[in-house]
Amino acid sequence: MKFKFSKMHGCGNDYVYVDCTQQEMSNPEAVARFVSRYHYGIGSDGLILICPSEVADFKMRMFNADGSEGKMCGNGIRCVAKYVYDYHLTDKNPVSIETLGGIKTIDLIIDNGKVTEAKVDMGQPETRPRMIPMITDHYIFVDQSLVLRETTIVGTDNKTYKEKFFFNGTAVSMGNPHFVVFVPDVDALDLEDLGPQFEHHKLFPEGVNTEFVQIIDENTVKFRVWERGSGETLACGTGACAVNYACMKLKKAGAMDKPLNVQARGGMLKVTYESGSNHIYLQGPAVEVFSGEIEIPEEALQ
Ligand SMILES: N[C@H](CCC[C@H](N)C(=O)O)C(=O)O
Repeated sequence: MKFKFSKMHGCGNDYVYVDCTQQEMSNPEAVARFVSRYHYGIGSDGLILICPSEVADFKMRMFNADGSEGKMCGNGIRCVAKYVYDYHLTDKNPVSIETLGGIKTIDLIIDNGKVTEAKVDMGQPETRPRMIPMITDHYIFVDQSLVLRETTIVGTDNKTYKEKFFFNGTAVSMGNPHFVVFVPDVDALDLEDLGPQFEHHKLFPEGVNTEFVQIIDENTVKFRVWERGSGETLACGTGACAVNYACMKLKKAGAMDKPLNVQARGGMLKVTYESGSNHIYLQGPAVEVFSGEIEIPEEALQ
């Protein structure tokens, strides 16, 4: 299988983008696994297909580096909007894009005929556990403890005690599931160890993306993210929106109708929670790094 692609990123959250408006791609799960590998493929956080849509201008399908399909991608959708405009698949602005997490509208910021930034209406945060999905009796899961491990220890009084290793966090869906945890210092965390314990936690039947957030000041927060299916990435757009929701809900930072600076490892995202509509808006860069053609070996598609 041979196809043309473009390598793009939003704040370092990078995907391989393929125009599927003219022809379908078979086995995108295997293609995602192949292209994502740095040493043997192209190197990316996953694969994004730009497809025709019956209900919007285009449809986005996103696949994580492990081949699993995600429902929404806030950094990816900005790059899709840039792709369809820059490659003249449309001249619409705003452009609408269908995802498994709903139809999103994107305003393009254009400089010298090319899209440099995009602002996405990410819709309303979904907090009903059933819809995230999360298994819990709580009506909403805000600043509640999630136990990662439980061990039994024997005290100096020779009695046994249960010791719980837990983090408090807030669960929310932005079209895909997120868990937001506030910590004093994001750089001190061992994400390779912690991330998978959240991702595969039994309370999240479909896995979860986890954001670890440090408050800088009332308008700025810094975060690291462990993405379901891809591991630590340099940024996550839906994650930045989940962070904004948790910051507002717990009154940690941000204010309605005022952009919150959400600093990811790979760049800055601006997230605004609008009071009138209750929608969250995500603004940030969309960058094309290079384009090319790749042939996927037959054995990689088995
Ligand atoms: N990086 C993406 C989210 C990918 C989510 C994916 N890991 C999943 O939900 O399976 C973003 O910018 O929103």
